[in-house]
Formats: sequence, structure tokens, C-alpha cells
Amino acid sequence: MSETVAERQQSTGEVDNPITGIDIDLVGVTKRYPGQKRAAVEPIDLHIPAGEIAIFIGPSGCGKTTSLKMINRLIEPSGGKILLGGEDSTTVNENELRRKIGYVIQGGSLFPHLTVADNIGLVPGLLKWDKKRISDRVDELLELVSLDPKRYRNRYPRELSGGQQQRVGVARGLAADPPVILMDEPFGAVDPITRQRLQDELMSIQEELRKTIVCVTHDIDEAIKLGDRILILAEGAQIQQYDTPEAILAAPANDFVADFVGAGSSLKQLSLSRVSDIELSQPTTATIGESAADALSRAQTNRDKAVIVLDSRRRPRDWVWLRELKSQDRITDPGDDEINTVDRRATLNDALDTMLADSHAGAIVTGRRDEYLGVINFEKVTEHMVATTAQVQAEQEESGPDQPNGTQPGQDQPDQDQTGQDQQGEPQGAGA
Ligand SMILES: Nc1ncnc2c1ncn2[C@@H]1O[C@H](COP(=O)(O)OP(=O)(O)OP(=O)(O)O)[C@@H](O)[C@H]1O
Repeated sequence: MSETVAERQQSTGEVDNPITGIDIDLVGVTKRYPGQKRAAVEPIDLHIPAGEIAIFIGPSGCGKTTSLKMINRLIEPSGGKILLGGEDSTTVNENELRRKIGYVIQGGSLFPHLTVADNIGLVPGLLKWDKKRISDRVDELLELVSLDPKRYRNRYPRELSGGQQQRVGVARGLAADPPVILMDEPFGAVDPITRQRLQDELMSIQEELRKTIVCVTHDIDEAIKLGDRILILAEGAQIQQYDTPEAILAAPANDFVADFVGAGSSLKQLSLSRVSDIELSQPTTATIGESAADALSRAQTNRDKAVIVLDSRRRPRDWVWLRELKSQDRITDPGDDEINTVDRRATLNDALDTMLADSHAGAIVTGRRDEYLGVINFEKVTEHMVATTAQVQAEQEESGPDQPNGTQPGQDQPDQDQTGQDQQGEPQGAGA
């Protein structure tokens, strides 16, 4: 199995933030629902290292959600053991489980009659934190998920957009600072651009907090983008492959995986390229409140056609054409309007999507806590993609046509039973 970012950082000592997550181990875990002929989860062995994001993916009904929910005992296993940081989860009481595991589901699933603050403060309240501590924690988490506490803490869920509700859902999952976060299709209910922003934010939060995150998704691109490791399951939660996205794309373990990863998996390697691989341009910036004439004159000297407006914490708030500046006295705050940005960890595919939704032929790039970093340009992305495609093709020609089980990534597969029953390749990666 190839090395993950967390492993590399550990072995080289280049650790920015300490890991706050804990190991999760499934040992011979099974689940048979009453009256079920075939077990939903046949014995599964799995090790998820502390500080990593593991993504569960597989066809509908293969047992992803059941496997996830057994980790926080929303579903009781029929057999086997689940260890959290080496401790058997069946010996842990309910409050201790709440403290250890945060849970985030599609749409945020907020309580409609509670404010944002009360939704986020729910678990800390159950854990009997005092009011001041809960209130401070709510503000801290709203900042972390890029919602201004003053503006949002007293709103009700119906007063938020779908993406904002989902952010509050993430904040609620993080509220008691649990080492483990479980996410079930967390970004399934929002439009593609919001989905991409939420994924970026999750990666940014994870870089800071280094929890152990287990996430179920139906979207292979989301799995490739977010996962340190991807677990590909077939019916009965049988492990087909459990490895890094790079390793799975380069060498699918069997036909089932190759088929699941999908046609053009060599091209999918492009979605492994990140915004941070590209040199950013640095157009003129201006700060809210400063003289518009000063900003205009700087932009004209730099031969820029537009200016990026930052707030006092250097977060991008607007991208204005010079003609709009000419009618202004001061650089103004655009208010509630959200600006499209991409995180530096976003994939180039995401960056392209954001550019297409914008009229500037570029996308504003942000780093930790939404801080402005520069602009990624269309030409730079296409140049990089052309170079990467050429490299992937050259590597494929060099390695010849033989792939595991005679399958070439991207090659059309014969009709297969999605249950995996017709597959010849042995499931791999169990207990890896
Ligand atoms: N409460 C239940 N009672 C009986 N069978 C169930 C129950 N919950 C799930 N199952 C069955 O167990 C199997 C696994 O279900 P699970 O929800 O874990 O799959 P999944 O991979 O998450 O599916 P999806 O991607 O469609 O959400 C399915 O065959 C499902 O019908």
C-alpha cells in the first residue's frame, strides 16, 4: 500500500499540526438484519489510521452506511469488535461515545426549531458544559466553517442556504472536539459549486485539526479528492480494495474496482492535480474602506482590469471591474453576497468549474481560514493538464498494456454484476 500524507509527514517529521484523531479498527465485524438472508456486512477487518480521511464507496446497498453507523453504535454489530484508539467501543458509555465521535449527515439535518447556536451547542449541552464555554465554542466553530458568528448564530435553519446549513452541520459534528468524525453523504444535497467549496473547507479544517474522518459517498471524484484512503466495497461490505487514490487509479485490484473507478481512470489522475501545483498570479488587491481612487491607480499601473477586494483579515469579498470602481469613493463591503473561490487544496477540475462560473477567466485561491493567496488562471490550468496528460500517456506506453487482471485503466469493461459475484479478482486490502 502506498504512503499517505499523514504517514509521510510522520516519517519525515514535517508535521504542521499534531494529529488529534485516534485509530479506528474493525475486527471481524458483521451485521445481519433480522430476516435478512445475506448479511449486510460480512466479516470485515479494517484499520483506519489516526488523522486520516477514509472514504467508503461502493454500489447502492453494499453496506457502507451500516458499516459507518456501527462505528458509533447507531447500529449494533451482530459480531466482531470495533476499537477506538485501541479501546473496545462496546465498553464505552453513551456520553463517552458522544465525546469521541462526531456525526455529520446529508443536509446538516439541523433541528428546525433551534437556532444555529443551539444546534451547534447540542452535544456540549448534553455533556453538561457551562453556558459560557458552549457560547465561545459556537463562535469558534462558526469562524472555522466560514460563517460570521454575529450574523449567523441566532438564525434558524430555514434562514440559511443549503450550503450554510451543511456548514452548521459540520460545526455541530465538531462541537465537542471529538477525535473521530463520521460523515454520511455529507455534501450530497447541494449544488456542484457549493459542494466543491464545502469539500475544500473540510480539507482546510482537516489540515488544522487532523481528526480521523470516515466518510460515505457515492461520488468517486469526491472520494479521490478527499480520501487519504478509499475503501471500495461490494455487496456484503466485502472489501475489493483499500488504498490511496493514487494507488487505486494506477492499479485497480480487480475488474470490479476498475469498473467502479470508471472509464478514463487515467484521465481521473488529472483530478489528483491540485491548485497548489500551479503558480498563481497576483493581481491588484484593495481593502474594504480604503480609497477607491488609490486602488484604481494601483490597478492601472499593474495593467489589471479588475481588483480583488479583501476584508481586514485578508479574506476575499469581491472581484470588481475597474469601471465599477470609478463610480465609488471608498471600497465597499458587498454584504451577504458570497464570492466564488477555490481552496489551494482543491483539484484542478474544481478550479475549472469555478472559473466557468465566473467572468474573470480565473478563480480566486484561498488558503487556511479563507485567507487570500492569489488567482489561478485558465491558461495555467490548461498548460498543466496538457503536460500531465502527456506524462500519463508516456507512462502507460512505457508500462505496456498489461494491467492487473488484464484490465487497462479506462478500458471498457464487459458487463458485470455490480454485486461482484461474477468477479474473478480476489478481494484485497482486508485489514490493511
Ligand atoms: N434496518 C434495516 N433492516 C433490514 N435491512 C436493512 C436495514 N438497513 C439496511 N438494510 C439492508 O442492508 C444492506 C446494506 O444497507 P446499507 O444502507 O448499509 O447500504 P449502503 O451501501 O449504505 O446503501 P446506499 O448507498 O444505497 O445508501 C442493504 O441490502 C439494505 O437493504
